[in-house]
Amino acid sequence: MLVNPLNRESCEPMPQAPVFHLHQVSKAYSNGVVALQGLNFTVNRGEFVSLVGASGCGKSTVLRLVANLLNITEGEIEWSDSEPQQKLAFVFQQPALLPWATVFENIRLPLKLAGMSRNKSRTKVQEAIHLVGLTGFESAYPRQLSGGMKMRVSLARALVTDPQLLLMDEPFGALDELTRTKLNHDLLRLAQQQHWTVLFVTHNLYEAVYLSHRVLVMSSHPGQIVAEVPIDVAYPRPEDFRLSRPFHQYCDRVAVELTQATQGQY
Ligand SMILES: Nc1ncnc2c1ncn2[C@@H]1O[C@H](COP(=O)(O)OP(=O)(O)OP(=O)(O)O)[C@@H](O)[C@H]1O
Repeated sequence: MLVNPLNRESCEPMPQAPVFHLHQVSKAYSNGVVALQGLNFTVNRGEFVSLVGASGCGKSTVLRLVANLLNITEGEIEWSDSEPQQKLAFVFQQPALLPWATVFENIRLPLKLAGMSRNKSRTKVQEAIHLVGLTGFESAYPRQLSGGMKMRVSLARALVTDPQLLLMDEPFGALDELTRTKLNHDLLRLAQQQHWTVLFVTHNLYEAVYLSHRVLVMSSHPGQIVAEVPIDVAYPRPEDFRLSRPFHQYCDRVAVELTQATQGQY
C-alpha cells in the first residue's frame, strides 16, 4: 500500500511544543573559521528534524552546540525546560564500541558510569537489546558483528539512558544501502515507540525525507538555514513509502533547495 500524503485523516497532528530554539546562533572557531552565522530554528517535542547540506556547512557544529559540547559565539539556545537537555543522547557515525567488552557490557556502559549496579541495569540492557533486534548476541564482541549490528549496539547504548532528545550525526553514513534502509525503518519505529525528539544529520536526502517531519537545508561558509521542507506524510511510514510518487516529489524538492544552497560554491 502506498502512502497518500493528502489523506489527512491518517496524519498525526504535528507536534508543536518547542523543546529548544536557536536564536541568531553563530559559531566562529578559534582559527577564525565562521562555521555558522545567525541560525534560527525550533525543534518541537516528538519531532524528527534532519539537517542536510554540503560537507563543511556546519551540521556537526550545530549538533555539538545543542549538546553543549561547544560554546556559542553569538546568540543563544533557549530550552523550554531543562529535562530534555539533561536527557539527551548523542549517536556518532562511528559506533565507538569498546573492543574488549561484549555487546551487553557496551550497552551497559552509560549505566555503569552513572553508578548503577550490574544487577539493577540487567533488565534495562536486555530490553534495549531486544528493541534493537540483537537478542542472542549479548555475549558477542564487536569484532564478531557486522557494521549494521555495531550501529544497533550504538543505538541501544543511547536507548538504555531513556533519552528524550537524540542528536544523531550521520549515524548510518558508513553502512551499505540495504542495511541503512533497514536501520532507517527500525529507527523510525523506535523514535515513535519511545517518543523521541530527534535532530539528525545526514548527507543522504532520501534518508532525510523518509525519516523526517521537517528537513532543514543549509548553505555553507558561513553555515545558514536557507530552506525548510516539511514532509507532510503520516507515521508510521511503511518502507514502500520510498517507492511512492510523493516521496520522490519531496526528494526532488530537497534536491532543488540543496542545489540552490550550494550554487557557486564549487
Ligand atoms: N574544531 C574546529 N576548529 C576549526 N574549524 C573547525 C573545527 N570543527 C569544524 N571546523 C570547521 O567548521 C566548518 C563546519 O564544520 P562541520 O564539521 O560542522 O561541518 P559538517 O557540515 O558537519 O561537515 P561534514 O558533512 O563534512 O561532516 C568547516 O569549515 C570545518 O572545517
